[in-house]
Amino acid sequence: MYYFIVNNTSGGGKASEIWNHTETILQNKNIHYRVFHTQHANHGSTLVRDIIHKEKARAIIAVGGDGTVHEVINGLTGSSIPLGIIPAGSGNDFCRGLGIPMKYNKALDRILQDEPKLMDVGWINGRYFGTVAGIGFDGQVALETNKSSNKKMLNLAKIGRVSYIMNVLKVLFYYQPTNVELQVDSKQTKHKDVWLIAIANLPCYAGGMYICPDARNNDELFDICILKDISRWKLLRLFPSVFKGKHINHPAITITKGKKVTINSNSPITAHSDGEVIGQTPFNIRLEPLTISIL
Ligand SMILES: Nc1ncnc2c1ncn2[C@@H]1O[C@H](COP(=O)(O)OP(=O)(O)OP(=O)(O)O)[C@@H](O)[C@H]1O
Repeated sequence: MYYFIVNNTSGGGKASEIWNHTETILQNKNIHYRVFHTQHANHGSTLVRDIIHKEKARAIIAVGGDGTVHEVINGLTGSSIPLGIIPAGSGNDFCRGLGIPMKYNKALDRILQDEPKLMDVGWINGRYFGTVAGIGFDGQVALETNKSSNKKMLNLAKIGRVSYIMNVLKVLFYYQPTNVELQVDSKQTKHKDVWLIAIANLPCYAGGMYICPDARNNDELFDICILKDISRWKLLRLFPSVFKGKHINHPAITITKGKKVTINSNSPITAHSDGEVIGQTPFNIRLEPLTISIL
């Protein structure tokens, strides 16, 4: 039996339509499935834990965006049941980073081929993540984006990325870089005027920003991007290059790799993981190698 977790609110509501089309294909192919619709934030994790506890699932499939996949992963970690994804959000960076087709019928075909592969996941302050944890500037952008009332409207107009970029510009105007103490594995360093630290398991976030273009989901390492010591105006000019991952050669960027990261700052800074806001410094982050089986 395949279990589907559908977040009808993902992609400004388009997930519901995508689910209807997917369900038609499942019925035409005579595939046994059950569906659960999330009723509120974090419900996805609870539903998955219940399924694992009571049922013998062949796979659990998230139908939604990165926030929905994030919740499903947090319910699924520790189990060997494979995860499938039907992209139906506004960002869909899990699918972009894993090479899962963006069209629901092709994504379903891939799930039904039944060829799971193991992937690494990250852990930050008690929560698992699959794409990127962003600390500092982009944690603040996630905070603004999640509370902005224009997101749903722009999603419906199929220009959800605009909402994110508008918030990048807003935060760029007021954000104050901070001093940060960083430990990567056994190496401790201090950094002044840090804008952001991104800890990446997959190369992109925020709807196709390739913050760590060389990150791989099964290399048992995080790629870590540190952006510091740059003026607001230079950062504004650098920003467009992140969509192609071309920012990495800029002198304000340092890229390193590691499995275990701790971050402390002189004033509290916010983080997101998979686009979901998770709190403020200090952060303890570690890689859980080859933990989730992905279809
Ligand atoms: N029934 C519900 N009502 C309101 N919010 C919900 C419900 N079910 C889940 N959520 C929340 O919806 C949020 C957004 O979901 P999701 O990330 O899947 O969509 P998205 O933001 O459109 O896509 P993306 O993250 O890829 O940009 C998640 O934080 C999740 O906790």
